[in-house]
Amino acid sequence: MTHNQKFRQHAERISSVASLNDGVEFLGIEREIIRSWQRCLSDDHLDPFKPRSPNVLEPQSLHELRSRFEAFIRLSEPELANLASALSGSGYAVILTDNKGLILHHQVEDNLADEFRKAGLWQGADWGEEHVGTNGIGTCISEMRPVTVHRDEHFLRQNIDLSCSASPILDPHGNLLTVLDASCCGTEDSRASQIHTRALVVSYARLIEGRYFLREFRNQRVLRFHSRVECVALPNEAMLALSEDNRILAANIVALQLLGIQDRNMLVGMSLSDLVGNDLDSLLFASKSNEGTVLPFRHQESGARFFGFIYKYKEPAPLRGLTIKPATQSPDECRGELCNLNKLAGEDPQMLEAAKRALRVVDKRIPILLQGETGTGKDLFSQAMHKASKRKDKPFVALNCASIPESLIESELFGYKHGAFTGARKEGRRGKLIESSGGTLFLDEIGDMPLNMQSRLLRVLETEEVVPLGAEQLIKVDLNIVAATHRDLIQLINEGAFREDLYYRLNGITLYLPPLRERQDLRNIILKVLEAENDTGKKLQITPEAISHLLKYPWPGNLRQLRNVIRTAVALCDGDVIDVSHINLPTLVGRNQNHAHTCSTDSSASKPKNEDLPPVEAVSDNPLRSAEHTVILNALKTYNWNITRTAEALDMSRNTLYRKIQKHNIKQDN
Ligand SMILES: Nc1ncnc2c1ncn2[C@@H]1O[C@H](COP(=O)(O)OP(=O)(O)OP(=O)(O)O)[C@@H](O)[C@H]1O
Repeated sequence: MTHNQKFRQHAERISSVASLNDGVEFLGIEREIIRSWQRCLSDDHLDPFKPRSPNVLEPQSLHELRSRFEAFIRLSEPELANLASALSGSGYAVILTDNKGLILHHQVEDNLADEFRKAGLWQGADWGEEHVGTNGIGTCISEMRPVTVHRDEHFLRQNIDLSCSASPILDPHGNLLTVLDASCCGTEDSRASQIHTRALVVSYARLIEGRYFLREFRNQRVLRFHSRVECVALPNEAMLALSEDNRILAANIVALQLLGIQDRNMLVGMSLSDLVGNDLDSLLFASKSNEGTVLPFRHQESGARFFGFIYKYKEPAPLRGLTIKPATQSPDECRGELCNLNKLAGEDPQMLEAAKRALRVVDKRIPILLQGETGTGKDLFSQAMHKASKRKDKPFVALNCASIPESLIESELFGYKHGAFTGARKEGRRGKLIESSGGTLFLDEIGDMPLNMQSRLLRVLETEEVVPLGAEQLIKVDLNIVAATHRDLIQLINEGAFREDLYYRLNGITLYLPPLRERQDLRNIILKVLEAENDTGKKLQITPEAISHLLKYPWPGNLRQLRNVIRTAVALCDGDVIDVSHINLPTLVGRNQNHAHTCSTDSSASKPKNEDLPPVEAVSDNPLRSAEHTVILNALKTYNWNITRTAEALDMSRNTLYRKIQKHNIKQDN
C-alpha cells in the first residue's frame, strides 16, 4: 500500500467511526478517542488527510510563557528528571505543557532529539487538540483525564507514528494547571503496552501536584495523612489545607480518594471537626507542642482509621530566587563558592586539573571547550571562569543550543532589526553575539547546534562581525567563547552532524569535568550540598547509612540530580536527622544500570564490590516493564494492597490490575 493510500484509509476510518452514534461499541477504540475525532471533525473542522504542523511560538512569546511558568517548572524538575530516568532507553520524551497544550519543557535523549524536533514535539509548539487534532496532550486537556493516544488514533495523518500518554496536573482546587506527557515516535509496541507508560505518567503527575499543593498553602496549615502510618509525609499522601478556624480550604486527589468523596465541593468549607470529630483536639495539640508527631484519627462518617499530623509548610530551597537567568550578567546562582573555580573543583584531582588549566588560559583569548556529562556543572564552571577573568565586569551571556527550537537559534544568536519578521519585537533585538561582546559567550550544548547555524557561527568567529536579521550593517564584536557539550563531537563530525572546522575553531583547549560517580570528593560534595539546601533553620544530621546509600548510587544526572535528591530529603525530614527513608533514588534502568558497577563508594574511590551495589530494585531488560513493576508495587503498598483503590489510583480496571500483578509475579511480601 502506498503512503497516500494508507493516509486515505486512515481518514476514511476516522470519518466513518466518528459519524456513528455514541452508543455504538467499537472494538479496540476507546470512547475518548471517538469523542475527540468527533470534536476535530465537527467543532474544529480539521481534515485528517491534510498535513498540518503545530503552531510554534515566537522567541519572545516563548520566553514570556516560560517566565510565567518558571516557578512551576523548577518545582517539577525533580519529578520530570525522575520520570525521564525511569523511561530512559525506551525512546520516550518527557514533556510538560501549559493548560492549552503549549510545550514549556521537554526532556529527550540526545540521539532522539532530531526525531522529536521533526515531529514538532519541541519547546514552544502548540499541541492543543483544536490545532493538531487528537493527540495525547490536547485530548488530555479536552477530556480532563489521563489518556493514551496510540499511533493511528491520532487524527492527523502525519502523527500516526506517535504514541503519547498524558495526565493532567491539577491545582488544589481541581483546575487544570499543566499537562505531563510521555511520547515516543515510531514505536511498534501495542496499545496495551502504553497503559504502563500512562500509569507511570499519572504517578509522576500526582507527585508534582503534591509539591504544588504544599507550595500553594505554605502560609496555611495542612493536614497530611494516610491510611498507613508509614506512608504519611511521603509522595502520594493525602492533604487537606486548613484555614485559621480549621475549615477545609482545599483537598488533593488522594484525600478525596481515601475519604471516598467524589465531589471536592462537598469537602471544601467543611469544618475539620465534622470530619474527624474529637480527634481534632489531639491533632491540634500535637501540632503545637510536638510538631510532626503522627497520630491516629477516625473519619467520623465511615469510621475508617487514618494517621496524620498538622503541618506548617516550610518553603524549601528550590523556591528561593526563582528568577530567569539574566541575559547580560552572571546568574544569581554564581556567587560565593559556586563561582570560584578552585572551590568548585573541591578535592577531586580531575576537577583540580581542569580548574588549573582554566586559570592558565582564561585571559589568553583561547576558545575553551567544556566536556562533561549532563549536570556535571559545565554552566557554573564557565561562569566561574568568567568571574576569574579580566572580563569579569563585562556581560556573561549564555545560550543553550538544545533548549530552543532550531528556528529560533538564529534570531537568538544574531538578533534582528525591528520588523525583520512577523512577530519580531518592535524595537528589534541585539542577539547574544552582540550582547556578549567584550565579555563571555557561553554556548551550552554546542553539539545540538543545527548545521546551517554552525556555518554562520564559524563565519562570525572568523570575521568577528555580525549582521542581525533584516539589517544591512555589519557590527564589530569582541568575542570570547566557552562552548560546552556532553556529546562526543568527534563522533558527530564522523556522522556529518558537526562541522570539523568549527570544532577546531572552538576547541583551543578541552577541559573535562568528571561525572559525580568518578569524583573522589563525593562525600564532601554531599555534605556541602546538604548544607546549601538546608533551609530548615536547624542543623541537620545525616546517618552513615544514608551517606553510604548516596555514595553507592551512580548519579546519572550528576550534581543536578544530587541537589534534587537532597532537596527532597530535606523536605521529607521532619526531625533533625536525615536517614535512608528520606532518600528517594529513582530506580535505574537501561544504560544507567551499568554505571552502578563503576561508581566510587567513598572518598578513597575504591570500586564497589558486588554486594555493595546500589540499592536499586531488580529490573528486567525492558525499561517499561520494570517501570510498570515498580509503579504497581509502590501503588499497592501505598493503598495497603487494596485492589479497588490501587486500580483507581493507577487509572486502570481491577481486572487489568490483577492481570498485571500476575504478570509481574507481585506478592504481598515483596
Ligand atoms: N560544585 C557544585 N556544588 C553544588 N552544586 C553544583 C556544583 N556544580 C554545579 N552544581 C549544581 O548542579 C546543577 C547543574 O549544574 P550546571 O547547569 O552547571 O551543569 P551542566 O553540566 O551545565 O548541565 P547540562 O549539561 O545539563 O546543561 C546546577 O543546579 C548547579 O547549581
